[in-house]
Amino acid sequence: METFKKLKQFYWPYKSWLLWSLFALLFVTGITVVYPIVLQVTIDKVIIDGQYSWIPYISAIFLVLMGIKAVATYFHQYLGDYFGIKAVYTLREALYKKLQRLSFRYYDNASTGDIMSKLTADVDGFRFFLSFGFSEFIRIVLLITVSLSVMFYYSVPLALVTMAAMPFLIVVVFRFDRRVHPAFRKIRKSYGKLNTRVQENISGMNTVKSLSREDFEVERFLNRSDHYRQTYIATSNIWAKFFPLMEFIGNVCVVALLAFGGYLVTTGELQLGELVAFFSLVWYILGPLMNFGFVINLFSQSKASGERLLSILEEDEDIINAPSAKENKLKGSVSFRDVTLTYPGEEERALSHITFDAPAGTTVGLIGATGSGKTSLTQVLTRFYEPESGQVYVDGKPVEEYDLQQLRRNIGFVLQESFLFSTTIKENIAYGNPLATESEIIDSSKRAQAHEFIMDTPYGYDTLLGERGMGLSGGQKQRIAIARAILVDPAVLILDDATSAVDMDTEFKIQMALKEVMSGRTTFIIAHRISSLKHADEILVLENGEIAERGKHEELLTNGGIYQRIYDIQYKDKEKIMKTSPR
Ligand SMILES: Nc1ncnc2c1ncn2[C@@H]1O[C@H](COP(=O)(O)OP(=O)(O)OP(=O)(O)O)[C@@H](O)[C@H]1O
Repeated sequence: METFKKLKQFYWPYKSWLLWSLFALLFVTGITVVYPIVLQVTIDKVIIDGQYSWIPYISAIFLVLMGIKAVATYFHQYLGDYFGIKAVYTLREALYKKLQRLSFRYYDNASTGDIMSKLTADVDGFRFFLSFGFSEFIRIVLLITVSLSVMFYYSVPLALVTMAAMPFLIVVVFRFDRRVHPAFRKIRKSYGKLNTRVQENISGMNTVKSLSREDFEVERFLNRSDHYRQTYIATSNIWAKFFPLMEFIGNVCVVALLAFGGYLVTTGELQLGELVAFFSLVWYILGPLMNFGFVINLFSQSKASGERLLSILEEDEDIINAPSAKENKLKGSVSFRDVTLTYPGEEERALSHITFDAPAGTTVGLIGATGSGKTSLTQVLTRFYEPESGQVYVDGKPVEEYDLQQLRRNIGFVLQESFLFSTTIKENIAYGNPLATESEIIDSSKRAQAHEFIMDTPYGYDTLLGERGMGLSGGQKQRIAIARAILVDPAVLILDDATSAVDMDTEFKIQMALKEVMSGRTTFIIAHRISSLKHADEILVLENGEIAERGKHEELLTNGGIYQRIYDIQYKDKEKIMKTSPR
């Protein structure tokens, strides 16, 4: 119940639809119980007592009731569905918004397939209970209560005999629920994992094909698929035993009814029509009781789904936004004071006591071995991760005091591989600045050296890109990303290995484009090649998360440290250098 209570804010505002649906249900159930009563009257009064003149009246009443029942069923069903779909619409929106707010710490451990199945299958599972399961539960309770009342009215002893089977049925239902709930949770989990497998396989299709691992991938998929199959079969096994058992108990009850009821008719304590009515009524109790298992099943499924949805909604937002007065444009001076970062769940520090100043408009070069902390340094600046100690300032103000969106809008990224969406080139360029005009988009593309090749594509700026920019070369994607950064016009620019994935000719074009975008901005160049950052105002050489050396290119070339060694490897006799050990 806790799960439903926590999710109440999403469905309770629409309760009036549910209440109207339940109101219609009252008519449906009431009229259903009239059937056996009509049967009893027809047998006892019309047939046995010979009151044939009643037939037209009984038929007319019956027809009217059926008409009302049809209309009531329509409203019950339609309004119930309306209630469910309205509720999960808000729920889906809240989940999606939360996913946009969650920090990288969450995504580091989450798998896309699992999130996808939460947003689709689990949301739908929850909706089904809201739309159908809950009112089915009410229908069952109503039907049992009304049927029992009619039974007690006809014959108290016979009603008591009928009820004798109920405790057994209830025990079976509850024992069943205890087993089936964990089983359904397993199914959902297994389904999420299956989704993850497919999603990762499709995203990594390049790697799979180039390493000829198709068979291995099929094998891995089959393992997951088999796990899903087995979990499903195990659950079906629990499920399949339920109905026969319930029906058996029900039939024992019917035999008792036949024996005792028949006896009461022969002694004259019960009329024949009443006994016949009892036979219908008893199935109005047994049928819903059996269905009770199905409703419990729905409830279990939706509870399991609800728990999974809550796991997103209740996820800690560790990066707290401080909505502040939005200053216009930032100038872009950056200062780090004694910044130390350890990623969640890691033991080693990614950054250790980093201190430096980058006045507005200057360029900082970051170089060092892989894993030395270059990217991490920029992650702290954008607040993708929070440092455990120390402070980062932009324009003299701690980064936590900025509105996150404002801070990040002022920091532009060009990554080694920038993500392109499967929309038009134009929309991709304007992604960070959707209000940009056509001429601004063209201007930024020209400055990014991208205009020419864009015009060569079939529909120019309106050409649709494939998923992740399929159909463009690495260098072309990169220049679109640069055009995107120019259009955002950030005060701080981060170029993370922006030219490492392209050939020399393209690198030259990209360097020209970058020069254009760097002017007047504080720029961080992360690079492995010295040629990319030798003009920086200050170069920070990182080693194991610490600044091992700092200075200008010329200064670092003569101090005999790491930078000089990298330079020598890249520009002098590589083999000779590699033979000597580093100092
Ligand atoms: N999201 C993360 N979660 C946990 N550890 C991380 C995460 N990102 C980076 N690390 C670890 O932090 C350290 C620094 O990584 P970082 O990406 O900053 O290095 P880098 O110098 O940019 O490397 P490269 O040149 O390969 O891009 C590495 O040991 C890395 O494994």
